[in-house]
Amino acid sequence: MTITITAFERSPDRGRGLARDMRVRWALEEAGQHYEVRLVSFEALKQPAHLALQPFGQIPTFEEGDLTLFESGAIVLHIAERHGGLLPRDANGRARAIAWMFAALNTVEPPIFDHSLARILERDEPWYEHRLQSLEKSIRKRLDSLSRHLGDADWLDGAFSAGDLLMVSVLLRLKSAKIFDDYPSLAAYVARGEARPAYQRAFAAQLAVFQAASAG
Ligand SMILES: N[C@@H](CCC(=O)N[C@@H](CSCc1ccc([N+](=O)[O-])cc1)C(=O)NCC(=O)O)C(=O)O
Repeated sequence: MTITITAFERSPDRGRGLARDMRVRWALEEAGQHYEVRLVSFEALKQPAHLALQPFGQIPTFEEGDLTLFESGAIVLHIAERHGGLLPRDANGRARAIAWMFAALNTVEPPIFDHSLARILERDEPWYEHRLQSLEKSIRKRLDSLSRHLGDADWLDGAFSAGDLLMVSVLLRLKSAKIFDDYPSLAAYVARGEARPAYQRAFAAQLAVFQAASAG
């Protein structure tokens, strides 16, 4: 059955692989699944046709036969459950890998995303500097815990899983941030994720969309 996802017609991440269709593309590549992409403009995101797929007017969405999904984490979980390669076979290992998926999106991503949003939207607020310091403290707290858990392992819990895919996707936003200089083991962890052939295929596909839009 054809798999179709939605992505930005012209991504504001300028091909840096930060828009959340990247996680879905990566999971599909890890699972060896071909997929089509429907590119959506910012205006179309808010029209009834897209809102019927994604009630918050965002990308990505995922369509496969009579199934429509939104929320990148849920889509990655669906791909991992429907196709091999992203979750351990043993039940306890699977449950732990799914816990790391939630940890990536619920525990680690929020201060990182809020920090990047604050730098874009809140620069002119009188409390901007204080808020950045507070968010940076929250980020460091999470990175301290994560690097302590990871230690010198390659992945969070045995073999690479959907938990690592989402955690690396979340940490990628810090790649250019100075804070990451203090966490060399996490920088190496992210680099291992980026070195995966499936990641590289997904990244190249998303970048090609931005390059075509920029050339057009
Ligand atoms: N919880 C949802 C969140 C989806 C989401 O945030 N989608 C964003 C794009 S990915 C988030 C994102 C946006 C921009 C960059 N960037 O680097 O410029 C990176 C990531 C979107 O559609 N925004 C349009 C809107 O809300 O109107 C999910 O995980 O699927």
